[in-house]
Amino acid sequence: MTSDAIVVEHLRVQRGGREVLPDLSLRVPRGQVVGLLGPSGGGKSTLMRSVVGVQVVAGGSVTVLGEPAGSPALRARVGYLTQAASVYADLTVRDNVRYFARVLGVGADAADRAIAAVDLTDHAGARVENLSGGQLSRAGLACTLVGDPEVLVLDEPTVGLDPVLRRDLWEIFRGLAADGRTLLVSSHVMDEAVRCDRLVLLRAGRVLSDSTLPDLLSRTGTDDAEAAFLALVDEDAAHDGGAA
Ligand SMILES: Nc1ncnc2c1ncn2[C@@H]1O[C@H](COP(=O)(O)OP(=O)(O)OP(=O)(O)O)[C@@H](O)[C@H]1O
Repeated sequence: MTSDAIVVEHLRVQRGGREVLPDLSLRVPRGQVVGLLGPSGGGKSTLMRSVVGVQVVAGGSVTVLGEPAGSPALRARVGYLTQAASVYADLTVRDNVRYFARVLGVGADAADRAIAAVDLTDHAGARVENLSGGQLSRAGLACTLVGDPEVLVLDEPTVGLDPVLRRDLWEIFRGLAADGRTLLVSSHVMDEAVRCDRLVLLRAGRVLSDSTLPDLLSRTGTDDAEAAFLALVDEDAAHDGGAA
């Protein structure tokens, strides 16, 4: 069995008549937290959609836990948190998570475990519309966790949250990885790079870098992920200029 949870080979995706992922290859090792970083429009969401099998692809392959992305066998094994709110505002946290539990054919006890995993047990009876931003994020995450997935694909889960709430969520992510899960987490907050085992920097549909943060910093001679990213963008532009 491969040690990679996700294997993307020569993926090509077109959206709106444009090639947004021209030829993308990537491996996500099992049990790691891999950060997908880069500017808006770089293709992070498109790549994640391809990994969970909801994106029409023009070529290449995406394999998750040894199965083609989106295959029925992966339904409960892969959890996906989208940028759009995935919870019903007029239901309680518990009813939302139990709804997802029913969809996946797991019991109410699985819903309670997922709520506990995100530390929302005390708010399980609260209607979602009355939650704070951080609680709302955790409620969405609980829905994603209810099938006890081995792979979690989280699209900008910390967007709009203050630094304390972001840190709390990252502690949950690290705990999920410590339990053996694989997490692919997108963000455009570069300082979240320090929380990840590996970083994939994506720009204009291309992988500019795929390494650990220390390797990235030493390769670029920089002190933080943001400076490293800017150095890579400059290097890339110089390379394009040279090739022209
Ligand atoms: N529904 C769509 N129809 C057509 N083009 C789209 C659609 N969604 C995204 N795109 C285009 O695909 C490219 C990649 O977008 P994508 O959402 O994957 O980037 P992203 O890195 O996730 O950005 P963000 O950080 O803003 O979410 C962009 O050029 C975008 O304009």
